[in-house]
Amino acid sequence: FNYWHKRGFPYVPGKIPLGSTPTAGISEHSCTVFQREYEKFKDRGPAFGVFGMAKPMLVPTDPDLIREIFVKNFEVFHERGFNISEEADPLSQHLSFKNGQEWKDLRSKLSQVFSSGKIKMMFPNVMRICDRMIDYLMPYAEKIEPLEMKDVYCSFTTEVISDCAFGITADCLGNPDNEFKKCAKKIFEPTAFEMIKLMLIISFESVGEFFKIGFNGKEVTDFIMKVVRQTLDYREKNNVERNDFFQLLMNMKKTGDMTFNDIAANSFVFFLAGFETSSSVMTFSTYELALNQDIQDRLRTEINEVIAKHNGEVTYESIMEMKYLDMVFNESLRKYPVVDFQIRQSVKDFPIANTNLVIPAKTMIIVPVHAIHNDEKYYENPDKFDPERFTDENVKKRHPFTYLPFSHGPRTCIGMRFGTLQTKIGLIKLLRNFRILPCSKTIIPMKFSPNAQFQSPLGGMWLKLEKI
Ligand code: HEM
Repeated sequence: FNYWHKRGFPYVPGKIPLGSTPTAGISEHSCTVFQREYEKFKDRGPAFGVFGMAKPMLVPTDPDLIREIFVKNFEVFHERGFNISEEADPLSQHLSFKNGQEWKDLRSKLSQVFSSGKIKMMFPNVMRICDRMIDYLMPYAEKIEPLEMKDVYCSFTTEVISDCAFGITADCLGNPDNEFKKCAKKIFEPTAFEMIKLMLIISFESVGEFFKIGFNGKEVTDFIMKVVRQTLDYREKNNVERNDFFQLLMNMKKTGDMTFNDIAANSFVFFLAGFETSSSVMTFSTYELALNQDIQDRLRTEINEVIAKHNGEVTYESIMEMKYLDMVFNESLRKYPVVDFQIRQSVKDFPIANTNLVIPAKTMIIVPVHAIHNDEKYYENPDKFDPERFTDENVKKRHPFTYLPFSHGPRTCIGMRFGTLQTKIGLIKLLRNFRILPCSKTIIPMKFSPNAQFQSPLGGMWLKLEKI
């Protein structure tokens, strides 16, 4: 616990056994803890130290240093620092956990999967599933009955990603026993025991390696492997071709660029990274729209006007024209970035310019995205939901590294376009059909569920819909 003192960085003192953020993930969400510490340290240098259990980690607070990490010195900070063996956890051999040349090769192969042409191909699938969500919601809206909307959005995005990443029609809406939903719950709502296991793997890599502990439990691994095996066999035997991510991965298998395990791990990461993030953006956007009816009215007017210009059809091109929708989407991710911190690891010592400080090799870097997005210095009155922060003029006035919902640089979110599209389709269809209202169970102000991996409202998101 003298580690940061010896290296001249200010730091949050650590204690055995949980280090310097003992409440994170247990009684408070990590974003609350990091925001509190960030506020104490942001004016005391470009970064401060913390201890995750006994592991020293560094939290950069200066946007210029964050730019160095994400972009200018990417070769020093390209790793995430998770080294889980294939034997311990075959599903963790995906893009997000790969390092070095392996990551570079895989990223370049998978980038084709997320080109705008490929995403346009999947547009009809997303629209069809979104229509199912609207049909499901209609009877509730007719009675203006309160509804837990996070679960509805999760079902929508799980159906989309099961369709696009596994080619499977998952019947999730109103069906809590659906296997994909159960699998998702296991991953994103870990028990206290699973939380401690995760912290152990991150803090004591060698212990994880020695005991062959992986991120994913047997149940999740068996389920995903079974789904991938069945889909692959069915499509190969019946020569089925579809417009989805799975097809693109299968095509790479045919040319020898992917193995079965690669397909399983990468379909899994699309599932993992794809449904919870987008459904959370829908959750927080509709919460703010319910509380800010003037913004909701303006957004609905824009949506209806643009769609009228496109002969009443929601098309890919019409969505690209909706400027205010983009501002609302960006402001939702500003106030609630969902992935509230981002991780990097240094591969060698890195001297910080204009200081005597050196980031040692193998340091895990925690970029405190939620704290930066809610810093008064960059966003005046940060608790206010204000899409005007995202006019072209206002964006130009800010340091670009104070807005990081998808990160920046070569390791930015590969699914950004797809995630944005499915979220916007969801919002457009909701606003065309319903007025979104708060109800007696809506949490005001927002409280985050302590043990959720990403930001998630405590007790779910209760809202009312009124048919238009
Ligand atoms: C609005 C929705 C989404 C948000 C807010 C989001 C956010 C992020 C963030 C913050 C990262 C980490 C970037 C970094 O550390 O530099 C990331 C990485 C990633 N995301 Fe997303 N994401 C979203 C949707 C998606 C979707 C739909 C997919 C796939 C279908 C996806 C796949 C990935 C993958 C594979 C990575 C790892 C990239 C790499 O390491 O090269 N994401 N995402």
